[in-house]
Amino acid sequence: MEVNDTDVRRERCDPDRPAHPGVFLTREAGKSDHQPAGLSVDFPVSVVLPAGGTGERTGLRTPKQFCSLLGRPLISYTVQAFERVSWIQSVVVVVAEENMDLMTDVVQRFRHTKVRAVPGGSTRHRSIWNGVLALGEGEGEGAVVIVHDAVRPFVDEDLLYKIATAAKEHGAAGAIRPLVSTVIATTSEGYLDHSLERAKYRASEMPQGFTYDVISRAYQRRGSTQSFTICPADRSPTSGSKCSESDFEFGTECLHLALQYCGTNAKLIQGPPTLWKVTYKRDLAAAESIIKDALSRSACVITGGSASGAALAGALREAVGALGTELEVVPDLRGENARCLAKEGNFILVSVGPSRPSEVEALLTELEAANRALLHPLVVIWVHMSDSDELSVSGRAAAVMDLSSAAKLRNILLYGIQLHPSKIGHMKTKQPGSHVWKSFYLCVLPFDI
Ligand SMILES: Nc1ccn([C@@H]2O[C@H](COP(=O)(O)OP(=O)(O)OP(=O)(O)O)[C@@H](O)[C@H]2O)c(=O)n1
Ligand SMILES: O=P(O)(O)OC[C@@H](O)[C@@H](O)[C@@H](O)CO
Repeated sequence: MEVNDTDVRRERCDPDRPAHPGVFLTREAGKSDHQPAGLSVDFPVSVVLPAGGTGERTGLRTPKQFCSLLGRPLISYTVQAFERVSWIQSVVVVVAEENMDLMTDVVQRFRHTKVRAVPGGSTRHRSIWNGVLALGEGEGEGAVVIVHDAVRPFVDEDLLYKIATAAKEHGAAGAIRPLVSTVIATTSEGYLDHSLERAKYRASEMPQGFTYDVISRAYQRRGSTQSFTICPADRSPTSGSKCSESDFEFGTECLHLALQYCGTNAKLIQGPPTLWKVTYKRDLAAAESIIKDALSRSACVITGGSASGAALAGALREAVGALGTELEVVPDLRGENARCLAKEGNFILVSVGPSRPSEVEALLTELEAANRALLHPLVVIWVHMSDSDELSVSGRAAAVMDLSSAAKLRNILLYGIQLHPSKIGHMKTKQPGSHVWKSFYLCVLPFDI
């Protein structure tokens, strides 16, 4: 029972207009809300995120890196994945000239702290090279440079750590995944020439890591008499570069450049299945679904200390447990229970007896103060347990409608359910698997929030 959508920008990449980078946020998105994995490195690490493409294969006019997922552009999720890693010092995003303002808007709106944008080139290699040049000797010397496609938002700290430390040791490192389809070679007439033995090959993914020395030499001889110049869209770097025009124009593999021009054999590290790249329109929907799923893996049930609230929470925990969702049950958010405000996850507020919309308003205010609906909408389900349908009395309607407005302003999706206490028992008989967050599969009297 989805009572209403907030007007948080939920539009897809509407071909008729560029994706808006989402609602204004009230807190530093760059501050990590992520429990650090306790990893650290003893060398500087910078990141280059190539984001200068047009995303032609999506068929959309808005480049896929700026398409909105749950009200936020795809690139912001990728930037956040790197910002939350404490041992990464800086992130250079390489975007097309015409998107520099949009990227600046994303950085401001989502308050990314470690990132700066530089102009891209006409090909991916040219963009990456511009990003490496932007690091310069200052950030580069002795550093490891991680290169990661901006349209691969699901990258975790553990893999970044493995790639960075392997690159430091070997000069280059790259993430790989098993091939799903067999690779075949075709004749010029379009017939099968031969197929490759799939077990001997792997898909080259991202992130990749290089010592600054290797990646800068791979793209261009270091110490050349010519000063390094930003690689304009239509020209490869100054003469003396080791990369051929063909490399810059048609190449897709940085690890190859390291081997070809620096004799550096990259260390290959198998990464998780989440490394995939958003390439087609369907990938945007898949990415949003994955983000949504990750956001609904946990919730806090606030029972108000009532016995029926605790009974409901118990039944819910049993039901959603089968969905792999964890519930934490607290009577309120006072004292040490206040820590629930900082934890990832949604909220279920249980009210018993005469309805008190003020309780909901108080929770919305606390969630805003805790900056919870920052980088994605937060779900709050208000379950009003009453043996009367008093909520439908018009006198309540105005208060309830005010709640809806208050929630929208805070990027919170507010759902309301009125539940007759006698229905709690039904929960145990129903097969879990329904979409609990949208409509409890109870016999409930939903009211419109
Ligand atoms: N001139 C380019 C081309 C691509 N990229 C970036 O390289 C990454 C991987 O490239 P790809 O998936 O091919 O992106 P696009 O080139 O935008 O996609 P398409 O080929 O469908 O146009 C993307 O983050 C893309 O923005 C870039 O920085 N500069
Ligand atoms: O080829 P595209 O430009 O679509 O995408 C780039 C990928 O090829 C690249 O990210 C990996 O193969 C690793 O090099």
